[in-house]
Amino acid sequence: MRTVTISYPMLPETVAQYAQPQVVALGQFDGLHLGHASVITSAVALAREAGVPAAVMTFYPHPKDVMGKGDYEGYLTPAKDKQELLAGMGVELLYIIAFNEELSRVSPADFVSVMLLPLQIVTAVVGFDFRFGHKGEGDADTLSELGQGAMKVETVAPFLLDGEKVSSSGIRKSLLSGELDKANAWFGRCYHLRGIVGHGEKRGRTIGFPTANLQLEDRYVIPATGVYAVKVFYRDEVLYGVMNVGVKPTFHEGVTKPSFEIHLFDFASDIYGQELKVDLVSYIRAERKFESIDALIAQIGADAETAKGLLGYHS
Ligand SMILES: Cc1cc2nc3c(=O)[nH]c(=O)nc-3n(C[C@H](O)[C@H](O)[C@H](O)COP(=O)(O)O)c2cc1C
Ligand SMILES: Nc1ncnc2c1ncn2[C@@H]1O[C@H](COP(=O)(O)OP(=O)(O)OP(=O)(O)O)[C@@H](O)[C@H]1O
Repeated sequence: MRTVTISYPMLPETVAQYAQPQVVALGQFDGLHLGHASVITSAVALAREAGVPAAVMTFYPHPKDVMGKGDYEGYLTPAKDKQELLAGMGVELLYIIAFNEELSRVSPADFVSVMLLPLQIVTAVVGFDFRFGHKGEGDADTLSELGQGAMKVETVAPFLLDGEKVSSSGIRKSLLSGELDKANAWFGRCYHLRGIVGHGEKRGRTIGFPTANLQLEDRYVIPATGVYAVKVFYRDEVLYGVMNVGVKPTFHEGVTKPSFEIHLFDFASDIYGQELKVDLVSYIRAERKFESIDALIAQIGADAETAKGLLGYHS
């Protein structure tokens, strides 16, 4: 898959390079959950039928990141994750439109005439509640009218689970409240974080549970603090473990920035500086302050056993 970053207005060179009959799915797509997947797989299927490339057009940074007041809580799928997941869905081209204040003021008509029609999009695929242009004034009907017959518009019906519309905002809420099972069901996979193993306080090894301290690579949505059963991808190995997302109240007061500490089962290699992709499989419990280090150690031992059971892991 090829990734192309485009600013508004699109340059003639970009048009010259990328204009070709193509099917494009449009949207923010943060999270690439089952709702997004239904839009994107429709686009890929239409593209295959027409014998043209399948593309996705999205925006970065997230409009809420640009338009909010600096309180944006992060991404479910930062750029690297989005690229990997879209490539896996059969998407051939990813257009990332640079989102800024200027773009937020572009009208639906200008967006279509400057950013879409020059690319020769034969079909634009959007979800039933897609909005675009200044203040979200445009919807699928507007897109179709502005396409002037040159660009067809396909609208995908809502993807529901248990009667609820699967959405990025719903997933964010679930992750923040510890409802990982619901978030994972809506993703259709496990939520994951990517990071580099850095140095922690080096206390873990002294209490019998050495931990890899994950320094997140990107501005991820931080899930609820607490203990998680995790599946870890390290180079071409799959490892299993238990992760604490937390501020370690047993040892510290007033810390607000959580750390991500993973105790990997039956693993003793030096992995400082290495990249890990960590799948959050199950939420086990909330973090708490222990009265003694022995009580914490006993609890971590119990957490590890719980995680092994949940992951189906045997030494
Ligand atoms: C599975 C697991 C559960 C943990 N639960 C808690 C907890 O509930 N409360 C707490 O204060 N610290 C908890 N910790 C954090 C430990 O305090 C921490 O791993 C230890 O202090 C080592 O930190 P270091 O690697 O930064 O040296 C947990 C750690 C792990 C691996
Ligand atoms: N559950 C769904 N079913 C069908 N289409 C969807 C669904 N969720 C999103 N889409 C479509 O996918 C595209 C991207 O949408 P967007 O990223 O805004 O989705 P969202 O998950 O609803 O986000 P948010 O919760 O932040 O509003 C849009 O075209 C949208 O209509």
